[in-house]
Amino acid sequence: MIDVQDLSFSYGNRAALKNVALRENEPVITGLWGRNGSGKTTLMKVISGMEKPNQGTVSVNGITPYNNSEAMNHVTFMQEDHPFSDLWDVEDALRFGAYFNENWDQSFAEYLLDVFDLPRKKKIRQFSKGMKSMIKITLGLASKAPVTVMDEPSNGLDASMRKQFYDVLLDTYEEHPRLIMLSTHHIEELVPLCEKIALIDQKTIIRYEEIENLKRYGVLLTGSSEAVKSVIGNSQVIDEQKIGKQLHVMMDEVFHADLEAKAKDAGVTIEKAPLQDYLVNLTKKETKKHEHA
Ligand SMILES: Nc1ncnc2c1ncn2[C@@H]1O[C@H](COP(=O)(O)OP(=O)(O)OP(=O)(O)O)[C@@H](O)[C@H]1O
Repeated sequence: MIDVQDLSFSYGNRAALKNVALRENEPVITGLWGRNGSGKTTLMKVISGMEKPNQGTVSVNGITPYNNSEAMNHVTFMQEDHPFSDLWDVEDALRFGAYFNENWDQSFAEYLLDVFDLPRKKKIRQFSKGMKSMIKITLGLASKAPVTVMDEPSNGLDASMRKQFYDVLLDTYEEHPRLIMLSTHHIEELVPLCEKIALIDQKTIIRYEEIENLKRYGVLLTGSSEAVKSVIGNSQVIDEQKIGKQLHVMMDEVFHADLEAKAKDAGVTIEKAPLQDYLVNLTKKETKKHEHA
């Protein structure tokens, strides 16, 4: 479905993506997660053919998407600041969706308008931020494109509308499995929706795997410096704080019984780190990641 290899992209002489590799051949809802400015939007633009890679290849259903009108039938991209015409109302946007997507599902689009309670005759430029997200979700999901890419789709949605979005997303995916990639800043949003996460950091994808697997990682240790270091061994430390004589670290390791026993023997407190803290530490700016010999 998507195959990105050795992709680099620059805005002028400023690199935004470097040596990105990402491959997915199965229908899945996948989350793209990374810090502000890490390259999420840029990667989505390149995958959907809006930008041309400086290096490497992008293939969507076997098609190179850049400057390729055929790609529209394979990939739909709903941008964060989607360029709706000032003149358009909701019905115009739906006509546009129907025109450009061969899998367009008009009755599903109408259903989503009702779910989101969107006024059909109001100009989209007069919509609130949340309403703009709802029309983008409607267009993205009703396109039924084999690859649907959504940049921060829940931006501006209140808690109840977010729940509506999650429900319709999961329902349509179950009925019509396809590759849906969405970016978000909220881990708590990724966990119930996405089977996989692509983590982007320092302009490249550093991990692409099942959320259930990522959840096994991240181990917190607290104790005397010496004892904690004895437990760490050769593992990678992704966060470290000294509080008085106590050392508090997060290791990039799977939490498992052997490690628990080792910590107990050394008099070190051991806990599983929450996924959010683990991901934040993996993608920290001034990195404290280093090896303990
Ligand atoms: N049109 C542009 N011209 C020049 N530089 C850009 C442009 N768009 C993005 N960039 C730069 O490219 C890098 C990646 O930006 P991008 O928008 O892809 O990140 P992001 O992960 O989507 O960020 P955020 O989470 O804040 O939305 C940033 O350094 C940004 O300043």
